[in-house]
This record gives sequence, structure tokens and C-alpha cells, in this order.
Amino acid sequence: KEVEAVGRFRDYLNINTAHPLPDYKPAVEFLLAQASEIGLDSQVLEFVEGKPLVLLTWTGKDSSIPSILLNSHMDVVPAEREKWLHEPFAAVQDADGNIFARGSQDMKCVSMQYLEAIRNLKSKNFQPLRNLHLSFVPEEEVGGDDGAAKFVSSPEFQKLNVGFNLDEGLASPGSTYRVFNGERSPWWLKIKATGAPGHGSKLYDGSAFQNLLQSIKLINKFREEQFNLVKSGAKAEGEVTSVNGVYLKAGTPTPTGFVMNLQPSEAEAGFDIRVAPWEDVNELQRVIHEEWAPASRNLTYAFSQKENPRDKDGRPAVTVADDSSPWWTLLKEAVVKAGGELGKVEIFPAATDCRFVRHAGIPGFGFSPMANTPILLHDHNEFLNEREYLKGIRVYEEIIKAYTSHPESGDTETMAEL
Ligand SMILES: CSCC[C@H](NC=O)C(=O)O
Ligand SMILES: [Zn+2]
Ligand SMILES: [Zn+2]
Repeated sequence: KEVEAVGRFRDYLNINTAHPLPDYKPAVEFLLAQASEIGLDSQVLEFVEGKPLVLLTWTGKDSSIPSILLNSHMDVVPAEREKWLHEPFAAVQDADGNIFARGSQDMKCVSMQYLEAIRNLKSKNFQPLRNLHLSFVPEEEVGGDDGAAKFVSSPEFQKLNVGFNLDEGLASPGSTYRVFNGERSPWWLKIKATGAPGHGSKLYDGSAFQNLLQSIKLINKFREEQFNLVKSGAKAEGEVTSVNGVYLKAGTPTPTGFVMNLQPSEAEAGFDIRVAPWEDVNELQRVIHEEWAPASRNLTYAFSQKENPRDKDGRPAVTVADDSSPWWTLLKEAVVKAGGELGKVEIFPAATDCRFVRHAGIPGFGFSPMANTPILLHDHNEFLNEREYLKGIRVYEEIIKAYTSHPESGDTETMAEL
């Protein structure tokens, strides 16, 4: 039985859905075949041509109660073959039971664990009270615009009447599972400086390079302050606003390098900022406008990504995770029943598809049941051990039982207030 479950996981890992050209077709076919084998209703939605979404449904006894949505993404990030021990899509399993593949942690494991848990529950004749939906979405790794974002704002999604959503989390090297109730919002900032060009030997104020360096200095100071809060233990990683430089562009190129005695008239830098859910965004916006990229220093700026950390009602898009929330207590108890333990709730440091659901005012947690596992998402030699994978299936069995049996629809006050 378990051997077959591992086999199906490896079959799914064999499908190369890596960017920049993910092949969704075989993944969709594989998932539809799984659904018909297990006995789930299925449909394929295609909001953008060539970017299909698989939606599976296990109908509950009372379809009037808001449903549970289990989401996962089909796409994965690319892998550099020569830096891996094994072929990244061969899903090679070593003597210790480690399964190596791109997507083994992020997040084909979760997709298959959902399905295996349902398969097991069906064989035990369990029947859900609420409707249970599974979405397998494209394009998460490139921002989700053509995947989860379009799905969540569609009439098809409205019809599902989703009351609660589970999506991905992170592996944990320790023995407890990590769980996330919110995430930081990406702001991708490009700052462009202009200034008088001049001889490389001349000291003068207002060159493009100097203008940009001044910005970098101020940004780095902010970065250090935020990082120090994490280093001192005052705040967790997801609770501060991070900023990291991601590119620099300046100079006058020649076929053999750069001109060395010319101060350029333009210079540009890019920053990946991740805004904490409780951050004062107006203040941050002011700092960027007046201090990091002021027009007075001949700087202009633009965002290629700028998401609001608040939900549609202006509240931080953070789901309540204490004993006042049934979703929290049911999750905690289910994990214990399966022989595991939940860690302290955290803010996800990066972005997942769950943010679209939370922004719509629907509560959700990020959770990938992988304990005793190094965090290798997007890394070389991404792997998951067979034992952890199988344990995760039992965890989802308990979660799905508990969540789909929860009788109350009182899902209103499950987003955190300021
Ligand atoms: C602009 S959304 C980007 C989403 C991406 N998610 C996974 O790594 C991330 O960088 O967090
Ligand atoms: Zn992911
Ligand atoms: Zn990822």
C-alpha cells in the first residue's frame, strides 16, 4: 500500500513542470487520472490559454456549509542539472529513503499527500460533511497572476463558497511542523539615478553613481535595523520588513569591459522588499519617496510588484491562529492525533497563493507536513524522505476528517484585527 503511494508520488515528480516553460498538460492528465481512480469529481479551468487549473471535488453531506479548499501549485522552479547528484526529474530514491526531485518539497509532495489522504479516507468509508475542493494551480512560482489570482477572483471560485483554505508552508529541520497564518507582501523596487557625467578623476557632487550610492546607504541602514530585530530575537523573520539588493546596472560598456575613467550619467538598482503584514505602508511609501529615491537627488523609482498587506476590508491579511479559531484548534489536534506536533505560528517570509485567498477575506494557513527535513525549496538536491512523506499523508487524513466534519459555518471573525 505505502509502496504504491510512494510510487505515485515519484510518478508525479517525473513530470517536468519547471519554468520557464512548464509542461502542464501531462500534469493535468496525471491528476485527472488520479481523480477518476479515487472517485472525485473533476474539472479543468483555463483562465489563460495553456495555463490550466485542475479542480477536484469531494461532495459533502451538507453542501450548504462553506467548503474547505486544499490548494497546491503544479509548477516548479528550474533546476541546474549539473549541480544535482541525480537527474532532478528522475525522482531517484537513495538507500536512506530520500527521494530527490525538483518539487519534492515545493510542493508536489503536498498535492499527492492530499490525494493519498482522500484515497485512504474513502477506503475507510469516511464521508465529509462539508464539500472538499482541491485546486492544482499553474504559475505560482512566477507570481500567480495567471493562476491562483485569476481563480480566486472568478465566478467559479465564488460558487465554491470557500470557508477555509490550506496551502503550502515550509519544511522544518526540527521535530515540529511549521505553520503560517500570513505572509509578507512583495514590493519590487527599481531606483534609477541620473547625474552629470564626468572624468573618472574628478571629485564632484551629484553624479548618478553617487546619487544611487546614497540611496543604497540609507536602504542598507533600514535593512540592518530590521535584521537586528531578528538577530536579537525580538521579532521572527516574517515579522520584519526585509529589503535585499537584487541587481545593479551602471557604467559604459566596451567589447572588453567597462570604460574606467568615465563617471556614468545613469545608474540603476533593484530591491526585493518584503513588507510585514503590520507595517505602516504609508510611512514606508513616504520613506521611499522622500529618502530612498527623492527627486531632489535626481532619482526616479518604479515598482514592478507592489502588493497591499491588507485584506479587502483593510485588516492585515493574517488569519487568527489561537484557541478562538476552530481552524487552529482542529489543525493542532489533528496533527497530534497523527503523531506530530505543530510549532509556533509564523508569518511566511515569501509569498504563496494563499495570499489571494486571505486578501479576499477568507482564512487560511500555510502548512507542508515535513519535519526532520532540511529546507531545500528552490535549492539543489531538493529531497524528501519517504517516511516523512508517508507521515504527512496520515496528518492530512486527520486534518481532512476534522475540517470537513466541522459543523459550524461561523467563519466570520477569523481574520486578525489590528
Ligand atoms: C510576486 S509573487 C512571487 C512569488 C514567489 N513565490 C515563491 O517563491 C516569491 O518570490 O515569494
Ligand atoms: Zn511553492
Ligand atoms: Zn517555490
